[in-house]
Amino acid sequence: MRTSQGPEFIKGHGTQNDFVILPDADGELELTDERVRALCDRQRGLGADGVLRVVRAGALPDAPADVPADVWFMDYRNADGSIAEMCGNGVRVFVRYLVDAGLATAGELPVGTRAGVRPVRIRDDGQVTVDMGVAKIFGESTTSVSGRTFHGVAVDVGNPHLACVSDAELADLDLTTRPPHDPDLFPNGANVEFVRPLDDDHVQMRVYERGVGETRSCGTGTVAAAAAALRAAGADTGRRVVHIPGGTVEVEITSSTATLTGPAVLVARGHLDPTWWRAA
Ligand SMILES: N[C@@H](CCC[C@H](N)C(=O)O)C(=O)O
Repeated sequence: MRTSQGPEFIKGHGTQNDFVILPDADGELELTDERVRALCDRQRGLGADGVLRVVRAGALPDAPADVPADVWFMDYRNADGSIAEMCGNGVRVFVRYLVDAGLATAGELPVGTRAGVRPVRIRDDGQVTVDMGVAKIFGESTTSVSGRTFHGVAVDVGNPHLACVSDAELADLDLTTRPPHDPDLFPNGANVEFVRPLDDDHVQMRVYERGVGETRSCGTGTVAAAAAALRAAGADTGRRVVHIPGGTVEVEITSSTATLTGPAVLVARGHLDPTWWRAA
Protein backbone atom coordinates (compact mmCIF):
# COMPACT_ATOMS: atom_id res chain seq x y z
CA MET A 1 0.00 0.00 0.00
CA ARG A 2 1.27 3.51 -0.93
CA THR A 3 2.28 5.49 2.16
CA SER A 4 3.32 8.85 0.65
CA GLN A 5 2.09 10.99 -2.20
CA GLY A 6 4.00 13.06 -4.73
CA PRO A 7 3.25 16.76 -5.36
CA GLU A 8 -0.36 17.83 -5.92
CA PHE A 9 -1.34 18.80 -9.47
CA ILE A 10 -4.39 20.26 -11.18
CA LYS A 11 -5.02 20.08 -14.93
CA GLY A 12 -6.82 22.95 -16.64
CA HIS A 13 -7.20 24.79 -19.91
CA GLY A 14 -8.22 28.10 -21.46
CA THR A 15 -9.64 27.62 -24.98
CA GLN A 16 -7.77 24.29 -25.08
CA ASN A 17 -4.37 25.82 -24.32
CA ASP A 18 -3.70 23.34 -21.51
CA PHE A 19 -1.64 23.49 -18.35
CA VAL A 20 -0.46 21.48 -15.39
CA ILE A 21 -0.86 23.60 -12.26
CA LEU A 22 1.54 22.88 -9.39
CA PRO A 23 0.59 24.45 -6.03
CA ASP A 24 3.85 25.41 -4.29
CA ALA A 25 3.14 28.43 -2.04
CA ASP A 26 6.55 28.40 -0.39
CA GLY A 27 8.63 27.58 -3.48
CA GLU A 28 9.78 24.19 -2.22
CA LEU A 29 9.39 22.15 -5.41
CA GLU A 30 12.52 21.47 -7.42
CA LEU A 31 10.99 22.33 -10.80
CA THR A 32 13.76 21.45 -13.26
CA ASP A 33 13.46 21.87 -17.04
CA GLU A 34 13.46 18.09 -17.37
CA ARG A 35 10.56 17.74 -14.92
CA VAL A 36 8.59 20.35 -16.89
CA ARG A 37 9.27 18.47 -20.13
CA ALA A 38 8.22 15.17 -18.51
CA LEU A 39 4.99 16.66 -17.08
CA CYS A 40 4.05 18.21 -20.44
CA ASP A 41 4.88 15.14 -22.51
CA ARG A 42 1.62 13.70 -23.86
CA GLN A 43 2.91 10.12 -23.84
CA ARG A 44 5.16 9.75 -20.79
CA GLY A 45 3.62 12.49 -18.60
CA LEU A 46 0.30 14.24 -17.96
CA GLY A 47 0.47 16.20 -21.22
CA ALA A 48 0.18 19.99 -21.46
CA ASP A 49 1.36 23.07 -23.36
CA GLY A 50 2.90 24.47 -20.20
CA VAL A 51 3.26 24.38 -16.41
CA LEU A 52 1.91 27.01 -14.00
CA ARG A 53 3.59 26.92 -10.62
CA VAL A 54 1.50 28.69 -7.95
CA VAL A 55 3.98 30.37 -5.63
CA ARG A 56 4.06 33.48 -3.45
CA ALA A 57 6.24 36.07 -5.21
CA GLY A 58 8.32 36.44 -2.07
CA ALA A 59 9.24 32.74 -2.21
CA LEU A 60 10.58 32.89 -5.77
CA PRO A 61 14.16 34.22 -5.94
CA ASP A 62 13.85 35.45 -9.57
CA ALA A 63 10.45 37.18 -9.23
CA PRO A 64 10.65 40.77 -10.56
CA ALA A 65 11.37 43.31 -7.80
CA ASP A 66 8.18 45.29 -8.57
CA VAL A 67 5.91 42.33 -7.71
CA PRO A 68 4.90 42.55 -4.00
CA ALA A 69 6.06 39.54 -1.94
CA ASP A 70 2.54 38.49 -0.82
CA VAL A 71 1.10 38.39 -4.36
CA TRP A 72 0.43 34.98 -5.96
CA PHE A 73 2.97 34.53 -8.73
CA MET A 74 2.40 32.54 -11.94
CA ASP A 75 5.75 30.85 -12.52
CA TYR A 76 5.11 29.89 -16.16
CA ARG A 77 7.12 27.29 -18.12
CA ASN A 78 6.70 26.26 -21.75
CA ALA A 79 6.46 22.54 -22.60
CA ASP A 80 10.15 22.51 -23.61
CA GLY A 81 11.13 23.72 -20.13
CA SER A 82 11.82 27.33 -21.11
CA ILE A 83 10.55 30.23 -19.04
CA ALA A 84 8.19 32.81 -20.58
CA GLU A 85 7.27 36.21 -19.28
CA MET A 86 3.51 35.94 -19.61
CA CYS A 87 0.66 33.61 -20.60
CA GLY A 88 -2.78 35.07 -21.24
CA ASN A 89 -4.70 31.79 -21.16
CA GLY A 90 -2.62 30.49 -18.26
CA VAL A 91 -3.31 33.49 -16.05
CA ARG A 92 -7.07 32.97 -16.38
CA VAL A 93 -6.75 29.29 -15.44
CA PHE A 94 -4.37 30.28 -12.60
CA VAL A 95 -7.01 32.58 -11.06
CA ARG A 96 -9.75 30.00 -11.53
CA TYR A 97 -7.56 27.63 -9.48
CA LEU A 98 -6.82 30.22 -6.76
CA VAL A 99 -10.53 30.93 -6.22
CA ASP A 100 -11.53 27.25 -6.49
CA ALA A 101 -8.90 26.31 -3.89
CA GLY A 102 -9.99 29.10 -1.51
CA LEU A 103 -6.62 30.85 -1.83
CA ALA A 104 -8.31 34.02 -3.12
CA THR A 105 -11.80 35.44 -3.28
CA ALA A 106 -13.51 36.31 -6.56
CA GLY A 107 -13.22 39.97 -7.50
CA GLU A 108 -10.26 41.71 -9.01
CA LEU A 109 -7.07 39.92 -8.09
CA PRO A 110 -3.45 40.90 -8.82
CA VAL A 111 -1.33 38.09 -10.28
CA GLY A 112 2.45 38.37 -10.42
CA THR A 113 4.12 37.42 -13.69
CA ARG A 114 7.57 38.00 -15.16
CA ALA A 115 5.93 40.75 -17.25
CA GLY A 116 4.70 42.49 -14.09
CA VAL A 117 1.46 42.40 -12.07
CA ARG A 118 -1.70 41.61 -14.08
CA PRO A 119 -5.16 42.34 -12.59
CA VAL A 120 -7.59 39.47 -13.25
CA ARG A 121 -11.36 39.33 -12.62
CA ILE A 122 -13.81 36.41 -12.76
CA ARG A 123 -17.06 37.78 -14.18
CA ASP A 124 -20.57 36.78 -13.12
CA ASP A 125 -20.97 34.74 -16.32
CA GLY A 126 -17.87 32.70 -15.43
CA GLN A 127 -15.65 34.24 -18.09
CA VAL A 128 -12.34 35.66 -16.89
CA THR A 129 -10.99 39.07 -17.87
CA VAL A 130 -7.30 39.95 -17.68
CA ASP A 131 -5.81 43.42 -17.90
CA MET A 132 -2.90 42.56 -20.18
CA GLY A 133 -1.23 45.99 -20.21
CA VAL A 134 -0.26 47.84 -23.36
CA ALA A 135 0.25 45.76 -26.52
CA LYS A 136 3.27 47.57 -27.91
CA ILE A 137 3.99 47.39 -31.65
CA PHE A 138 7.77 47.65 -32.03
CA GLY A 139 8.53 46.83 -35.66
CA GLU A 140 7.63 45.00 -38.83
CA SER A 141 9.00 41.75 -40.16
CA THR A 142 8.25 38.66 -42.23
CA THR A 143 8.05 34.91 -41.89
CA SER A 144 7.28 32.12 -44.32
CA VAL A 145 5.08 29.04 -44.17
CA SER A 146 4.05 26.54 -46.82
CA GLY A 147 6.08 28.38 -49.47
CA ARG A 148 4.35 31.71 -48.81
CA THR A 149 5.84 34.86 -47.26
CA PHE A 150 3.81 36.62 -44.57
CA HIS A 151 4.31 40.23 -43.47
CA GLY A 152 3.59 41.01 -39.86
CA VAL A 153 4.04 43.39 -36.97
CA ALA A 154 6.19 42.71 -33.93
CA VAL A 155 4.07 43.07 -30.79
CA ASP A 156 5.24 43.07 -27.18
CA VAL A 157 2.49 41.68 -24.92
CA GLY A 158 4.97 41.08 -22.11
CA ASN A 159 6.29 38.32 -24.37
CA PRO A 160 7.28 38.68 -28.05
CA HIS A 161 4.97 38.08 -31.02
CA LEU A 162 5.03 38.38 -34.79
CA ALA A 163 1.39 38.79 -35.85
CA CYS A 164 0.77 38.43 -39.58
CA VAL A 165 -2.56 39.58 -41.02
CA SER A 166 -3.46 38.20 -44.45
CA ASP A 167 -6.28 36.69 -46.46
CA ALA A 168 -4.59 33.27 -46.53
CA GLU A 169 -6.76 30.24 -45.84
CA LEU A 170 -5.38 29.31 -42.40
CA ALA A 171 -6.32 25.62 -42.65
CA ASP A 172 -3.82 25.28 -45.50
CA LEU A 173 -0.78 26.34 -43.43
CA ASP A 174 1.66 23.67 -42.31
CA LEU A 175 2.61 24.62 -38.75
CA THR A 176 4.34 21.36 -37.87
CA THR A 177 7.68 23.18 -37.98
CA ARG A 178 8.66 26.56 -36.54
CA PRO A 179 8.08 29.53 -38.88
CA PRO A 180 11.34 31.50 -39.13
CA HIS A 181 11.71 34.93 -37.51
CA ASP A 182 14.32 37.70 -37.65
CA PRO A 183 16.74 37.06 -34.75
CA ASP A 184 17.78 40.73 -34.67
CA LEU A 185 14.21 41.90 -34.05
CA PHE A 186 13.44 38.91 -31.80
CA PRO A 187 16.67 38.05 -29.93
CA ASN A 188 14.70 35.89 -27.45
CA GLY A 189 12.55 34.14 -30.05
CA ALA A 190 8.95 34.82 -31.01
CA ASN A 191 5.45 33.43 -30.97
CA VAL A 192 4.08 33.67 -34.52
CA GLU A 193 0.40 34.31 -35.29
CA PHE A 194 -1.42 34.01 -38.61
CA VAL A 195 -4.52 36.18 -38.62
CA ARG A 196 -7.35 36.31 -41.13
CA PRO A 197 -9.98 39.07 -40.74
CA LEU A 198 -13.50 37.64 -41.11
CA ASP A 199 -15.43 40.92 -40.81
CA ASP A 200 -15.10 44.20 -38.91
CA ASP A 201 -15.39 42.49 -35.52
CA HIS A 202 -14.07 38.95 -35.94
CA VAL A 203 -10.71 37.43 -36.87
CA GLN A 204 -9.51 33.86 -37.18
CA MET A 205 -6.06 32.93 -35.83
CA ARG A 206 -3.57 30.08 -35.74
CA VAL A 207 -0.37 30.25 -33.71
CA TYR A 208 3.02 28.64 -33.42
CA GLU A 209 4.19 29.20 -29.85
CA ARG A 210 7.78 29.70 -28.82
CA GLY A 211 8.84 26.75 -26.67
CA VAL A 212 5.77 24.66 -27.50
CA GLY A 213 4.80 24.37 -31.21
CA GLU A 214 1.35 24.86 -32.66
CA THR A 215 -1.21 25.19 -29.86
CA ARG A 216 -5.00 25.43 -30.04
CA SER A 217 -4.89 28.91 -28.52
CA CYS A 218 -2.52 31.56 -27.16
CA GLY A 219 -3.98 34.40 -25.08
CA THR A 220 -1.11 36.83 -25.52
CA GLY A 221 -1.16 35.83 -29.20
CA THR A 222 -4.82 36.81 -29.51
CA VAL A 223 -4.00 40.25 -28.10
CA ALA A 224 -1.16 40.61 -30.61
CA ALA A 225 -3.53 39.43 -33.36
CA ALA A 226 -6.16 42.00 -32.39
CA ALA A 227 -3.57 44.79 -32.31
CA ALA A 228 -2.30 43.76 -35.75
CA ALA A 229 -5.82 43.43 -37.20
CA LEU A 230 -6.81 46.85 -35.87
CA ARG A 231 -3.68 48.37 -37.34
CA ALA A 232 -4.37 46.70 -40.70
CA ALA A 233 -7.82 48.31 -40.56
CA GLY A 234 -6.26 51.73 -39.85
CA ALA A 235 -7.18 51.84 -36.13
CA ASP A 236 -5.15 51.95 -32.90
CA THR A 237 -8.00 51.04 -30.58
CA GLY A 238 -11.06 48.81 -30.79
CA ARG A 239 -12.36 45.33 -30.14
CA ARG A 240 -11.96 41.99 -31.91
CA VAL A 241 -13.45 38.57 -31.27
CA VAL A 242 -10.66 36.11 -32.00
CA HIS A 243 -11.54 32.59 -33.18
CA ILE A 244 -8.79 30.08 -32.48
CA PRO A 245 -8.95 26.30 -33.00
CA GLY A 246 -9.73 25.84 -29.28
CA GLY A 247 -12.56 28.38 -28.99
CA THR A 248 -13.20 32.10 -28.90
CA VAL A 249 -11.88 35.01 -26.84
CA GLU A 250 -12.56 38.73 -26.89
CA VAL A 251 -9.85 41.40 -26.96
CA GLU A 252 -10.37 45.10 -26.34
CA ILE A 253 -7.56 47.53 -27.03
CA THR A 254 -7.72 51.05 -25.62
CA SER A 255 -5.11 53.81 -25.67
CA SER A 256 -3.90 52.77 -22.20
CA THR A 257 -4.23 48.96 -22.06
CA ALA A 258 -5.56 45.74 -23.58
CA THR A 259 -8.05 43.35 -21.98
CA LEU A 260 -8.52 39.67 -22.77
CA THR A 261 -11.73 37.84 -21.86
CA GLY A 262 -12.25 34.11 -22.19
CA PRO A 263 -13.00 30.85 -20.41
CA ALA A 264 -10.88 29.06 -17.81
CA VAL A 265 -11.62 25.43 -16.99
CA LEU A 266 -10.27 23.05 -14.33
CA VAL A 267 -10.37 19.45 -15.53
CA ALA A 268 -8.74 17.13 -13.00
CA ARG A 269 -6.68 16.99 -9.86
CA GLY A 270 -4.53 14.45 -8.12
CA HIS A 271 -1.04 13.67 -6.93
CA LEU A 272 1.99 12.78 -8.97
CA ASP A 273 3.46 9.40 -8.32
CA PRO A 274 6.44 10.06 -6.00
CA THR A 275 8.65 7.52 -7.80
CA TRP A 276 7.87 9.05 -11.22
CA TRP A 277 8.50 12.57 -9.88
CA ARG A 278 11.84 11.64 -8.32
CA ALA A 279 13.01 9.98 -11.53
CA ALA A 280 11.78 12.76 -13.86
N1 LIG B 1 0.04 30.20 -24.32
C1 LIG B 1 0.40 31.43 -23.75
C2 LIG B 1 1.75 31.96 -24.07
C3 LIG B 1 2.83 31.09 -23.43
C4 LIG B 1 4.23 31.62 -23.58
C5 LIG B 1 4.75 31.61 -24.98
N2 LIG B 1 4.85 30.30 -25.54
C6 LIG B 1 6.12 32.29 -24.98
O1 LIG B 1 7.16 31.61 -24.96
O2 LIG B 1 6.15 33.52 -25.00
C7 LIG B 1 -0.69 32.46 -23.78
O3 LIG B 1 -1.85 32.04 -23.63
O4 LIG B 1 -0.43 33.66 -23.83
